[in-house]
Amino acid sequence: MKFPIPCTCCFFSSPQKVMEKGMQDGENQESFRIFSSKELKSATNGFHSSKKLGEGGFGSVYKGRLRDGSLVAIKVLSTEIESMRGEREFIAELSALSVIRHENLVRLQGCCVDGAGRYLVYDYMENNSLAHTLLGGEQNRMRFSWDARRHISLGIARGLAYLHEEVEPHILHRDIKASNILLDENFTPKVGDFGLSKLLRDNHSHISTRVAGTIGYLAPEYAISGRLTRKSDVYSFGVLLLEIVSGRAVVDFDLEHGEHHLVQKAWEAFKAGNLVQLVDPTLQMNFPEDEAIRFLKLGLLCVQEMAKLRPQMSRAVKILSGEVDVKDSQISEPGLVSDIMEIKMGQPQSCDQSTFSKASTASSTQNQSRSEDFVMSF
Ligand SMILES: Nc1ncnc2c1ncn2[C@@H]1O[C@H](COP(=O)(O)OP(=O)(O)OP(=O)(O)O)[C@@H](O)[C@H]1O
Repeated sequence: MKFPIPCTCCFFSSPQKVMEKGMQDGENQESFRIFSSKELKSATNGFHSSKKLGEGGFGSVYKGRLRDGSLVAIKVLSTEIESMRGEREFIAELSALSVIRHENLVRLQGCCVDGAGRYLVYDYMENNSLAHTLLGGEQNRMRFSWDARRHISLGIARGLAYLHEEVEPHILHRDIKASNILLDENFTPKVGDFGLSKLLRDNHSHISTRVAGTIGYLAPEYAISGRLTRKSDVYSFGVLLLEIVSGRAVVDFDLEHGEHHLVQKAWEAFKAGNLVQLVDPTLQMNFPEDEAIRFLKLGLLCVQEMAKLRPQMSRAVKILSGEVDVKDSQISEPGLVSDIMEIKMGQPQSCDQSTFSKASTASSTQNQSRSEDFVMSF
């Protein structure tokens, strides 16, 4: 594996400002392309099944080769998405999203509108997603060294810190999970699907059945009240970090009873003063113990029940890079929503709070959450 030194990113002052500027001097039109459906069809052999990379909640993804020879991933949005924008609005919003560029974000190259059809064109990522290569089945799994895990964790944290703290107005991802972390040819992580949840789900309830499918990543205050803050993304990042260090999925029913839930397991190991037992055994002790424990403590810091106690992403970057340490006394009990198997769309208030592991403290979390930054900007 080859790891480039993560370079500094192109920081733009604000999507709107950049867009306005781009509109004036033609820059943005150059970087954001409107593709013809003919070009996308020819890039994918008519969206042939052999070109299909996978399927997600928004539709299917195909691998394509453009006329200039470059590879792209084309997301064919499901026509069932109710909140789909009209053509002009769709293009305008995606064009604004496309100026948000960072070494650790998947680049949106452009889009295509063809009648009711909507397509998104992204840079192609050679090494699929973390869900596939780190947590996937035997035939897809790759061996990740400690250096690779450090590189990936830091990259994801930097990408999120950029969305949360550098882009103005800031952007919440809303759906951080292993399948949304793609890996390029150098195993540099790229956060995918940012901005999409808001763009395509505005008219939906705050919790769709799709999000409920990845319940292990959901911050409790989001699951209960639907109130989103940057700290809900921080919670999901904490879960992801625990997965990266341990090499196991947040919920794994193949494991023995009592071992299913990674966050619970990490909390118990922390209380027993034995966090190191959580590190992926496939590393065969080839990792710096202090650093691995610091990463796991950061994971726990991020999944704390009290959202305001979770660190900002820029602080998470500092902890990961060793600039700042984590004291045991800073870590309080995690919030767990792993027992919820179903949250019904459009009925957030009626969901049975007794199903939450921390139900007794749920309302205090909600109240506390109200003082947080509920802003969604995209
Ligand atoms: N830019 C890309 N390069 C290479 N493969 C990609 C790219 N984007 C997506 N994929 C592949 O397509 C699959 C489906 O992606 P998609 O983003 O639609 O869904 P998901 O992230 O798996 O699920 P969800 O929609 O619930 O977030 C991914 O798991 C990945 O294997």
